[in-house]
Amino acid sequence: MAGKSGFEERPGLPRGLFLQNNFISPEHEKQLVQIFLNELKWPQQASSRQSLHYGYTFDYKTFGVDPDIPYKEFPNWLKPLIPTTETRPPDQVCLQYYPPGTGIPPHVDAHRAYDQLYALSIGSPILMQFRNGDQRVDIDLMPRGMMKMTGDARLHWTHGIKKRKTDTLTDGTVRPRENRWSITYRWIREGDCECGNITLCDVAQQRLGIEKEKRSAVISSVTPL
Ligand SMILES: O=C(O)CCC(=O)C(=O)O
Ligand SMILES: [Fe+2]
Repeated sequence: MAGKSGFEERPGLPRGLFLQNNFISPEHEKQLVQIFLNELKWPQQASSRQSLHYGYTFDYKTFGVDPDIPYKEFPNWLKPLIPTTETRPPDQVCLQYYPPGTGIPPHVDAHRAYDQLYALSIGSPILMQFRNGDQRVDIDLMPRGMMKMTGDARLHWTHGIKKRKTDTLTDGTVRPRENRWSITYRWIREGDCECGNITLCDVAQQRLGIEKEKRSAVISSVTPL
């Protein structure tokens, strides 16, 4: 059974970033990688980032649940990986595959749609960059670790992974990337986001009358269906 609690807030910026190391064991990780490589049908080209969705499907037009796509039960391999630290299971889970050289553009997951966000890393370690204005913080996401984004880290900093084949660590080590998978867990927000961040919050932008296409919660461009 995956770890229940044990999240520790990472010191420094951004605030609100919690990490739990060893959410799963190395043996469990090996089994998952075998399933991802041999048993799942991936929709896109093997050289690009690929996504598979479970639970409710996100509708990129309404920023809500797509009423036309039925709820997809969590497969058996996913059930033991569901976090139990929230009051209910997540509404949407997305498995993504990052072949070496791929990444995800800097973005904030839409505020209107989702509340807290978790992400489990599997396979290669990778640097994720958080940004806020001209501040940049690289977080080394270790395999088998669960990350929980809350507060500032969730709402007011973007996060992204640069497209490249190596990561250069703070001590100068150049680390080649290998296959990485992540599982992101999202809970649909009850009520509106009231953070008021007009740069990053789609709710605040809508209230100001900014057209949908010009709002900056860019999940639609980073998680293609
Ligand atoms: O790959 C990850 O760890 C996070 C992916 C992500 O930011 C997203 O799917 O919104
Ligand atoms: Fe994200």
